Amino acid sequence: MKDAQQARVRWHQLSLYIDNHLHDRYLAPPLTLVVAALLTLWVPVWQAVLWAGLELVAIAVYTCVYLQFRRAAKPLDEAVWVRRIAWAHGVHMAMWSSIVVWAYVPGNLTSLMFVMLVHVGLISLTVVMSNPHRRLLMSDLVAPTVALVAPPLLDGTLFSAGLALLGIFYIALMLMVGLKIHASSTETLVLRERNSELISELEQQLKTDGLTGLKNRDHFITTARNELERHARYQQPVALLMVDIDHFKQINDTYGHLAGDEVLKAVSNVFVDMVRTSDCLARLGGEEFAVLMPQTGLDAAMAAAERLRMAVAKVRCPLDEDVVAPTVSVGIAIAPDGNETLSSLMRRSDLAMYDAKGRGRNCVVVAPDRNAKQVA
Ligand SMILES: Nc1nc2c(ncn2[C@@H]2O[C@H](COP(=O)(O)OP(=O)(O)OP(=O)(O)O)[C@@H](O)[C@H]2O)c(=O)[nH]1
Repeated sequence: MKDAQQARVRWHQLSLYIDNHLHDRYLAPPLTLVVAALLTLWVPVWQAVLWAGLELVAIAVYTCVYLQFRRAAKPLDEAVWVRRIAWAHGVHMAMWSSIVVWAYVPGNLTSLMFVMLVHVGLISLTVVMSNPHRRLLMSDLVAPTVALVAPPLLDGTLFSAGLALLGIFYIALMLMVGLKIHASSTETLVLRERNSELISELEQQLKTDGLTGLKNRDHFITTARNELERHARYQQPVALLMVDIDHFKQINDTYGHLAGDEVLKAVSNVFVDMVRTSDCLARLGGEEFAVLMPQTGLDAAMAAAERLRMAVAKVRCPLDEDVVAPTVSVGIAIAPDGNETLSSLMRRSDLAMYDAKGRGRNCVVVAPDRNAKQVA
């Protein structure tokens, strides 16, 4: 498993632990009051009140820690949070385990049963609620385990030794159950992580041209439409460059399709280097590329197209025994206020590109502006 994925899974486990235990804030206070009332059977009222008071403070403290964790959205400092949570919840577990000290009267069966019942319940709740995070499950179990096993051992009778043994079996069983649930929840979380990674990979692939790694036609159309709408709203100019490799069929026919692919990749790399990241560069198909340049007027578009053309002209592709020097023809169309449909802008820049082919290739031609074309 990759480190980042592992970290995300551990953070999810911590979040699940917190989600489970946040229910404590509703369950634990009334339970504390009931147990404190029962404690008065063995201790003076002030001691029961003191125990309840301390426990209510412990509940308030760990609830605050949990709520703070909820606000810490990033899986940074995971170890710090595990420590913090272990301390905050550990105090609460220690308080419940201290019931032994308050309520256990050696030789008194009712008191023994009370102490054991409290801790059997505590251990099963811990296993159910703490298992999403294995380290916290382990640390949560320590205090109640000692408290479940210690009182019968303190008695020193055979009956109590049997009870202690039963307690140890019970804890071992619960621990196994807890670890099994932990393992299956970890598997689920790993699968969930892998799923979301695959979905984002798939989304990326859907936008990308497999051969060149540039954006594909579909992505270009969607992005370019949005850009045009945005520029029409702010009345800003947009330029579209249509770029086509010259005599590409000849390269394919002479050196083969795979060699042609190498030329396509080499030319694409030049585009990637030359085009600004704010521009939308895509391979529309075959040997045709498009660059949509936001907030770009005619002069800047012509300069960019010329730079692109010259950079491609410098490319040398060693194929078989030969060296191929590809060139491109570029057509430019400008929507001065962004107010033009994408299909009209593409058609105009396409015509300009074909015009460049007609003028001998390896050159840049600007499409007449839309109004001039309508008049003609
Ligand atoms: N190697 C390779 N060739 C492709 C790919 N897609 C399209 N082609 C080829 O690109 C060639 C395009 O040829 P044409 O449209 O005649 O254009 P051209 O030879 O570049 O001629 P001009 O555009 O007029 O300069 C065809 O032979 C297609 O088979 C591809 O992904 N890889």
